[in-house]
Amino acid sequence: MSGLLRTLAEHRCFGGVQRFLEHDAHEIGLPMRLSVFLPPQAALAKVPALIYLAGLTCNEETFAVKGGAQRLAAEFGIALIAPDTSPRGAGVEGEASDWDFGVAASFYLDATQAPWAPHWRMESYLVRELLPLLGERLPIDAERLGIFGHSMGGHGALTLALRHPGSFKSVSAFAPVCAPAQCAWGRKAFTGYLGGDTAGWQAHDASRLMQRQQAAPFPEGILIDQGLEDKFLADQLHPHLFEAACREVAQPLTLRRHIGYDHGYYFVQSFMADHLKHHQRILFQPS
Ligand SMILES: N[C@@H](CCC(=O)N[C@@H](CS)C(=O)NCC(=O)O)C(=O)O
Repeated sequence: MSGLLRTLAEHRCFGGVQRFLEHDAHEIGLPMRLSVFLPPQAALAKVPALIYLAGLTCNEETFAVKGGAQRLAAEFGIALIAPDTSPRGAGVEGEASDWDFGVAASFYLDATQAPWAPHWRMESYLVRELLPLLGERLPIDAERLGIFGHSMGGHGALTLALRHPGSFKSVSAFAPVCAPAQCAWGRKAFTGYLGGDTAGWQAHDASRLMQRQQAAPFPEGILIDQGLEDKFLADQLHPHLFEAACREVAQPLTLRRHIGYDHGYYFVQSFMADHLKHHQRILFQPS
């Protein structure tokens, strides 16, 4: 039963609760883990939530331990949901041999190619299974969701927000992979999961997706932070391409480039408060 969320661990945190959960994910065909922070306000009424997608080599624990988001989320009354970064235990040969492909490197899409297609269905899992589950099983208002993420998870946040209009009211990213069809990480992942026909890749490339919009999809703005000492910036991330695509369709974008910051969680936690404020502003505005 995918609806049953089993509690693996629970910790009091800033007056709320940090939980680690597992459930049998129907779309994945395997158990999936996630972390859930519920602010104190969730004891009284349903609260809005942010979905956080982590990057390569991470899991459902990374954001909860290293992101530093709970204090402000408790103040604002926002829940934080961090799913795992891929299926685990599928038994695909070599699934954990590469750090940038396979386990912990799902790129948050549905694979069409063997041997990945049966289990690597992260997009369907997140959008069609997890989001409804949050509203049904947790004190979360599924009509008020935002999405954000880091690196591969920033790619996930931008592409899922653009591919599923209406599912997320707000979006932001830390050092996202902005044009995966044009970088080595993305080419490797897309070739393996989607096959060699690059035409099919474009629908999972945030810069291409943005270019194809008829009007600004997030008129309240998108926030992206990027460290200038990030060792992946030049070859993998390409924020300038997303910036150009946003300009073409008049999508408001705040892209901040920070001197001295690298790719890791010291950078992410340094700007976490600004991301929570960005989402809070949009999620709490009167409809
Ligand atoms: N293993 C890679 C780095 C992988 C990496 O930087 N992963 C990022 C996301 S793309 C991350 O958040 N890692 C976990 C951490 O920093 O705690 C390397 O040796 O260069």
